Amino acid sequence: MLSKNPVFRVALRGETLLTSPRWNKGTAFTNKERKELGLTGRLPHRVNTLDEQCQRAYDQLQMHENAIRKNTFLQSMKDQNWVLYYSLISRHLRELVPIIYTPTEAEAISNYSHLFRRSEGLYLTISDQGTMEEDLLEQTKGRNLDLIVCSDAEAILGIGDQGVGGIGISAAKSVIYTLIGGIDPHKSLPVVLDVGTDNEQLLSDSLYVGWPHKRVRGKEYDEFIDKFVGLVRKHFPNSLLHFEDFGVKNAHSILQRYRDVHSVFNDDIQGTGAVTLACTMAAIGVTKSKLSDQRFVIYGAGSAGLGIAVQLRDAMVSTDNVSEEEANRKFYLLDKQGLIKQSLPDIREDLKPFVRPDEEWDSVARNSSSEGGIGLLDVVKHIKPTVLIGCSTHGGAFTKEVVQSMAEGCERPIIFPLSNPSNLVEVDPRDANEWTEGKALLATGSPFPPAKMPNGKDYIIAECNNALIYPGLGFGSMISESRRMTDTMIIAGARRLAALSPALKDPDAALLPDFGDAPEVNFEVGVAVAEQAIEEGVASVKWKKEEVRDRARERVWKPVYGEYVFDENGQK
Ligand SMILES: NC(=O)C1=CN([C@@H]2O[C@H](COP(=O)(O)OP(=O)(O)OC[C@H]3O[C@@H](n4cnc5c(N)ncnc54)[C@H](O)[C@@H]3O)[C@@H](O)[C@H]2O)C=CC1
Ligand SMILES: CC(=O)C(=O)O
Ligand SMILES: [Mg+2]
Repeated sequence: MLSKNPVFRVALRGETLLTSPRWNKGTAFTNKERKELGLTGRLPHRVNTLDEQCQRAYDQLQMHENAIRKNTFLQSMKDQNWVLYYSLISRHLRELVPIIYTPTEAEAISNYSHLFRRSEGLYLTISDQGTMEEDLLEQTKGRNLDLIVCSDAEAILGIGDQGVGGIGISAAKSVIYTLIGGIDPHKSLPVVLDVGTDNEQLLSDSLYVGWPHKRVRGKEYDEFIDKFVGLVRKHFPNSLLHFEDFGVKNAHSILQRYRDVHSVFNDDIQGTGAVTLACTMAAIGVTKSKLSDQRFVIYGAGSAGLGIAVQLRDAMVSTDNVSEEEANRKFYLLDKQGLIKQSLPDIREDLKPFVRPDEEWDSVARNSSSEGGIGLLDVVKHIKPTVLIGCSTHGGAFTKEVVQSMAEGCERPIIFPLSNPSNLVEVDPRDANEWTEGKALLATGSPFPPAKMPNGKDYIIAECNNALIYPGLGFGSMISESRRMTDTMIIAGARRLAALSPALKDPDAALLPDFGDAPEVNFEVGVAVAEQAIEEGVASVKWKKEEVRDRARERVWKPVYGEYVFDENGQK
């Protein structure tokens, strides 16, 4: 009879097998494998199923009373046994993703040097760059990588510069690719680009494990990045290179520099833009309006704010038949100095399309209550936005007055406070719901409990986090072996996600699918992206569009144990 599990020829035995997280099965090694692979005396008698192991691991997890301890426990499980780790989290996705990703991972990263137990991924330090190529090859040892996730850790989630701790975000994002996008973890690599840190607390911490030096900037930084990208292109020409949590200036310029020469993706710009576009499309489905009918206020004009504005603008141009200039005028961006208008000094180049003319604000400036620039409340009162998006890291910025002023100006205000982790959210969605008597259409970046509608029903707060889309964008690009990640591929993914919104069927339902359904949703996103890549000719595979779904299904990595046969020329 044929075995339903895959058969692997492995070149490891005994202790080396048990200490390889990729191959280790712990008590699930069968008696036959134990004999053949030198494990009989190394394991207790009883053979467990994966279900039993998951049950035991889940019980052990529950013994840890707080989220950060659970995070550490899961991290150590990842170091021991990948199948068990991914299988456990897949079975409890909604409960455990917040433990390994936002919000808990932010705490783990900010304490990285103190919680440090074991290295993972690749640490590339600017001061040791002479060995960069050897280090990359040593760490990847003949593996053919599909995915590289890197961060220089200048703007981790909303908690700023975290130096070498940034490996934690690269690793967490890679894990999400596997859990939700079905990417084989053996084919992905998390990387931290340690160029120093401007975080004084880290610099003065004697236990800090990164390079204790001020952040290197300018030409030296650019050359370091260039060298890294060059090596990725040389050794992994077909990989997707994912950039995460870079400071806004570098994020934008790196994306522009490499997007035409390699398949690169900036998650904070493009992933956040895509998920927010999908969420906005779902919300305007409820309000039965068009993108071009909206007035958008975006509070926080960093990587996420810029990415959201560009994505919404581009989608508006392509669907509503408006010019780019006309579409730009629908946006009001604010940053620390208030509304971004002409007379502000040092406006970043990438924000220029969205700068408001001064004269539009002269009367407001004269009567403004806020000092200096034009503040959020003034903007809301003056332009009566229909959509208010927060990506500022300024917790509580959407005050009751702001939210209620917005609700006075439109029937169903669309409010997305997207800053992570949860304590930095611009408004607790339950407050926004209460202050608008259940009228606001809401989504947040980190998970929140449901709000109560005036009729007593729960209103589920959609999680508008790029993790709901980037795994599918990446999967689609990888399976189609795309040479580039194009804007149209990203928009195709966002449209597919929007089409799966529960709010399309029930206006009181969540704007985006539940995170528990993220794997199925991202599979659909991946199919849409690959189809688009084939249609526009950037895919290297020679499939017909109709084949994509079946081919994609074959490529999904699943956490199940295979059957092992020893072969000294086998896999390691
Ligand atoms: N939900 C999601 O999927 C995502 C959420 N985010 C969150 O958005 C926030 C920003 O992330 P990035 O754009 O990557 O960071 P960033 O550092 O590039 O941008 C933050 C921007 O907010 C501005 N800002 C800071 N304080 C402000 C204030 N008081 N008022 C107005 N603007 C202020 C900063 O000057 C900066 O331009 C973070 O909390 C991050 O976790 C980011 C990416 C995805
Ligand atoms: C979700 C994400 O990428 C961020 O908060 O930076
Ligand atoms: Mg990010």
